[in-house]
Amino acid sequence: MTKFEDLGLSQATLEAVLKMGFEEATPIQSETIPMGLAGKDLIGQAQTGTGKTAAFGIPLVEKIDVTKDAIQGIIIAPTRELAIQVSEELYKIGSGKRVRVLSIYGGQDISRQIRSLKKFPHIIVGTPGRVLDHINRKTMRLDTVNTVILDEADEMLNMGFIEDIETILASTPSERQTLLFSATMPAPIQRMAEKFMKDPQIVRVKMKEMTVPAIEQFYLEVMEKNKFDVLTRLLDIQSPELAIIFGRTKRRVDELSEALTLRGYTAEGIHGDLTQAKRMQVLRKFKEGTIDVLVATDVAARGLDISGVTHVYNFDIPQDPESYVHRIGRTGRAGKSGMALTFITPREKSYLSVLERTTKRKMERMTAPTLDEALEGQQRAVVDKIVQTIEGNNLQYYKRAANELLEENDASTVIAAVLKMLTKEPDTTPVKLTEEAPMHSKRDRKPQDRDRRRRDDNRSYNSSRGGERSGSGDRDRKKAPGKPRTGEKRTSGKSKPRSFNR
Ligand SMILES: Nc1ncnc2c1ncn2[C@@H]1O[C@H](COP(=O)(O)OP(=O)(O)OP(=O)(O)O)[C@@H](O)[C@H]1O
Ligand SMILES: [Mg+2]
Repeated sequence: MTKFEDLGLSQATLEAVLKMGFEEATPIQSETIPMGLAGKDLIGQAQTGTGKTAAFGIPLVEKIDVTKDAIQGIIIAPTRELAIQVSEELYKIGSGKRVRVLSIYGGQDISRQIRSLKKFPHIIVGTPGRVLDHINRKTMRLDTVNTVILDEADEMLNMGFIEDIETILASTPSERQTLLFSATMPAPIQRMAEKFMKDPQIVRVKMKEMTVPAIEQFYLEVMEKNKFDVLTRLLDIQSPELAIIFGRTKRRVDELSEALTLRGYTAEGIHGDLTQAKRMQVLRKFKEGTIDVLVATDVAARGLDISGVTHVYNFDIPQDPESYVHRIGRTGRAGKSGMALTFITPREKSYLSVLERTTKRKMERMTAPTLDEALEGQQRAVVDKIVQTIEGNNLQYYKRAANELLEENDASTVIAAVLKMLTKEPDTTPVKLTEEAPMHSKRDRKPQDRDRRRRDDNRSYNSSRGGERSGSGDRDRKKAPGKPRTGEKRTSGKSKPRSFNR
């Protein structure tokens, strides 16, 4: 293990990094930081949640000359939320040196961005569309840039983004340093990437599997029409602290989050058709734990670092293995454990081996829980809560009523009644969920189809693997009958130690 002290950092940056709570460098950091500092071009591939942001962020910050009022580094990321997150991390790393970091992304007032650009940021973190916009408007010049970083590089060099990236790169000096990072790097994309780079070093942290071992991976065979009931039972049994549920399309995400809310879960959806303000609000609520289920398209698949995500559910199978790796990588980060579960309909079964071949990891089969098991899971969560309340030892106001109840009933009857009242019993509130067609393998899809679906970037960045076929026309559709039942809010089991019941 390498200590940050041994990486030759400036005192200011070293202190900033230690202040972030980082003690030892992760493997990708200890390998790439020295190369980055030496000015080498490099492609860094390491598993999700292993600290790639600081792996490129630290050398970038170190290279900034804060006495110069000029943009010296630019980081491009595929989604707005990721651009914001990366800029926040860069700000922290650069706080010792007082590096100025600015994020620019679609959906944010452009004139405000123009004003901020006039304050001489040193580092820009942006989404491709908006960066290009500023280049075209001549409100941002990149001719003083000496470092370009593509986070989620394989995604950035994919069809939906490649033209924008080429244009952005062309507006930076050719003697720049170029750094590419991702957890996935398919060979054809890597070959293409090398064209933009000078003698790139390829750093792949030695790993047998593409996914981190800390993520337990399961699949569950389920008919399309049974997915929702199985999902709610799983949520009841597993009581995730925070869960992300990935759906294929925007309509799917809207319907799923509405259906979950109707059944008493605190869930909200995020996808590219929402306003930026709404996207940020939903994400904030999820981070705070105001909602504990985030339903998302692939817009949330890459890079997002939200601590406390214990479960990822692929309600719809991801459209390619890379997306699988990134989606499940929202859990099991920075040494924590996590669990990922993928629903597979009978006609999608052959896809399983494609996933397993890519990740070099077997997924374990899980069977759908029965209603009884779900009820038992809910009851267990209530029991845990009662035990915690007992431990809290703050019950004096309730003792008198308790004793009165016990005078007329035996203790187990009283407790059973309390359990029944607190336990969420099977809910059959009707919900509306339009069936999705099974996923076709990549080979079946027409290339022009993929291209069209991907080419929408942050202007309204939809799911990367596109899909989001339903489009925005669905937003006005009628709500399913019934009202959210606030009284039935699910017991979350939040403060109990993390355990992964299957
Ligand atoms: N050396 C370190 N010690 C402790 N924590 C770290 C260290 N480096 C990074 N982290 C933390 O680990 C988490 C994951 O880091 P990061 O988001 O950079 O991962 P990543 O490799 O970019 O993942 P992804 O592939 O999903 O984008 C963050 O919360 C980050 O602050
Ligand atoms: Mg990352």
